[in-house]
This record gives sequence, C-alpha cells and structure tokens, in this order.
Amino acid sequence: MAGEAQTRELTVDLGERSYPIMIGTGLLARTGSLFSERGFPVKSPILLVTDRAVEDLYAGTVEQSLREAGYTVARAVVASGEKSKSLDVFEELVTAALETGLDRRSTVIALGGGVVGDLAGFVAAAYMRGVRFVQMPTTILAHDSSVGGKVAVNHRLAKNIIGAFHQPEFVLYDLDTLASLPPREVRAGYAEVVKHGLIWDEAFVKWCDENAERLLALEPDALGYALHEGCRVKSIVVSRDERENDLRAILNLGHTIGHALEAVAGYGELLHGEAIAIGMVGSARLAARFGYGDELAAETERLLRKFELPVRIPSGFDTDEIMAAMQHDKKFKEGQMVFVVPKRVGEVEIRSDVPAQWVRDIVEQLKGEAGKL
Ligand SMILES: O=C(O)C(=O)C[C@@H](O)[C@H](O)[C@H](O)COP(=O)(O)O
Repeated sequence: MAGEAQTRELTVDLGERSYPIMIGTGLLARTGSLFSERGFPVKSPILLVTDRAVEDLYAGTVEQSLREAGYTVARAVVASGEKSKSLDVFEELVTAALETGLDRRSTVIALGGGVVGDLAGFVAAAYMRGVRFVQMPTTILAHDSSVGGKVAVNHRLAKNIIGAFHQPEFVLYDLDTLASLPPREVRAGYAEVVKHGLIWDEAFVKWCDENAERLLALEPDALGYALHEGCRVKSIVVSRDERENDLRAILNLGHTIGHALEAVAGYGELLHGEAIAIGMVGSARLAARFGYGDELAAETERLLRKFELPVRIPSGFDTDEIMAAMQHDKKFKEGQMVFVVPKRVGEVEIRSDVPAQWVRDIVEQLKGEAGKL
C-alpha cells in the first residue's frame, strides 16, 4: 500500500461505555501514548494476543511503544486461522494470562484479524469475569468484528456459539497492516464492507461498485473511506441495539447460510467473507421468493463478482448437512430459521417465516450452478 491516508475517527455511542475507532496510518507506534492518555494503569501487565502471520510484522512495534510508555507487556501467539477459535486455545490463553500475572485492571490486546479479535475478546470477557480489551484489527474483514463487542469461540457443530458481549476500550485500525494481506484475504474482507452497504446505505453500495478496482488495489484513501463507512454503519446499528434484541440482527445478512457453510466445510476451509458472500446471494434469492424481484439477486451477485468473491456453493457440500448446521445457529429460534432478507439495495428485513423448502431449493441451486461459473 503506497502513501498515507488521513486519520479518521468515529465513536460507538454506548453512553458511559462509548469508545472511539481510529482509522489511519502509523497508528500502532502510538499505542503507548494512547494507553497513557486514556489512563490505562502502568502497574497492571498487558497481554498482547496475536497470530503467527502477524507476530513478526507488527507485534514488536506495539510492544516497543507500550514499553517506552512504561507498560509491561507479554505476548501470546496462536496459530493463524479459524481453527484457533476453540475452547482449547481459549484455555491456553487463560494460562498465559495467569502466568503473566494479569490482574483485574489489566488489558488484553487483540492484534490480528477476526479470529484473534473474537478469541482474545472472549478471554478478556471471561478472565477474572472481565478485564479491559483493545482491538487492533489487521485485516479488512475485521472492520466488522472489531466493532460491537461480540466475542466468541466456535464449537465443532456451530460457529461463535460460546461467547459474550464485551466491548473494547478502543479500536486502533492501522491501515499500514493491510499491506501484508494475502489477496484472498483482501477479497474476503470486502464481503463485509459490501454487506454494510447492502443493509443500510445505497449510496455506499454505489460507491463500492464504482471503486472496486481501487479497493482491490488497496489504495489508501479509498480503503480508509470504505472501512470508515463500514465501521460507521456498524456503529450506528450497535449503538441502537447493543445486545441484538432486534435491529442488530440485520448485521447477519448472509450469515444464516454462511455460518452453516463454514461449519460444514470445517472451519477455515472457506474464509468467513467468502461464506458470507455466498450467503448474501442466497438471501437475495429468498428476496425474490418474497416478491422483491429477481434484480436484487442479480445485482448482489454482480457486485460480489466485482470483488472476485465466490457466489456459488463449491462442490462437495451436502445439502442435508448445510440444513442441519443452520439449526444449530443462534439464528434458529422457536423452531424457525431466521434470515435477513434484502428488500432493496440499502434496506433489509428480518424474517422468521422462511419455508425450509425455499432454503433447501436455493442451496441446491447454488450448488447446482457451481459448475457453470
Ligand atoms: O456484530 C454483529 O452483530 C454481526 O452479526 C456481525 C457479523 O458480521 C459477525 O460475523 C458476527 O460475529 C456474527 O455474529 P453471530 O452472533 O451470528 O455469531
């Protein structure tokens, strides 16, 4: 990524628990001063959780900055990939926290993508019944997971099924870290960016459509703007419904089918963003069944293809297994699958009256058409 992007800041408005999201370049080196300014206690050790792909690149910068500001910091490194979101790895991190001497005023930092954020956040939520937490996302996809306080690990049968709501103290999004992302991760990250547009903001969807090439090339200003807009939509929704009593469920567009695909594939085979892209096409096809027209599915698909995302279920998936996995999801309530269904670009509705046969038909279609891409 060449050049610098302006620093953008926004707030997740949760009253006394409101927190800032800072998006810009050169931010990791400012970690220590940000901790000092915000009154993080110097005497309580910090645990920096990261993964093997990120460790060598950025952990040193964060640690040096913290040490220069007088903090004690220990590093815990997990394997890269969704398989680390497990109870076993969670326990290893709790052991690291104990061995480091984390106390109730300590902080857990998540430096990495969504896996590290969800996992480290769950440690922060559970350790001593909750310690401070700071999110430092290093992927595009994590613009979504780093905001809003959902933290969790997976179970073999269901994604994110063991978790909590635990908001970070702040989100520090250093765009420099995105330069090292493998192209597949870049593309997958844009699935959640596009999702934020599809659920809330038609103009932003248009902007994504017009700027897809710049985004795929990681042009700093385009990237900074896209992440700001994604985080802005997320913040508005979370501020209005922190605990997903109603509105927040719209953030799950594409996730009913997407989570099932991830669970059936074996976590990590299909990237989260890829699974969500396929799931969003499925939801748009449901919209047609509800009478919102066929164009939505075609439009959704065209846009996702522009970001080189998958829009069909790859071969080898079993429909019965996908249908069964959907029933283990948090979105399965009172015997019904809950779907977020688009009504038009920029507006969705939550439906719990989707006939299972419609879902099965669409899953079959998305599998059947895979060979015709
Ligand atoms: O933050 C939310 O709320 C979301 O639904 C955002 C999703 O994109 C994200 O993948 C989330 O972790 C899924 O939540 P879950 O409750 O369905 O596990």
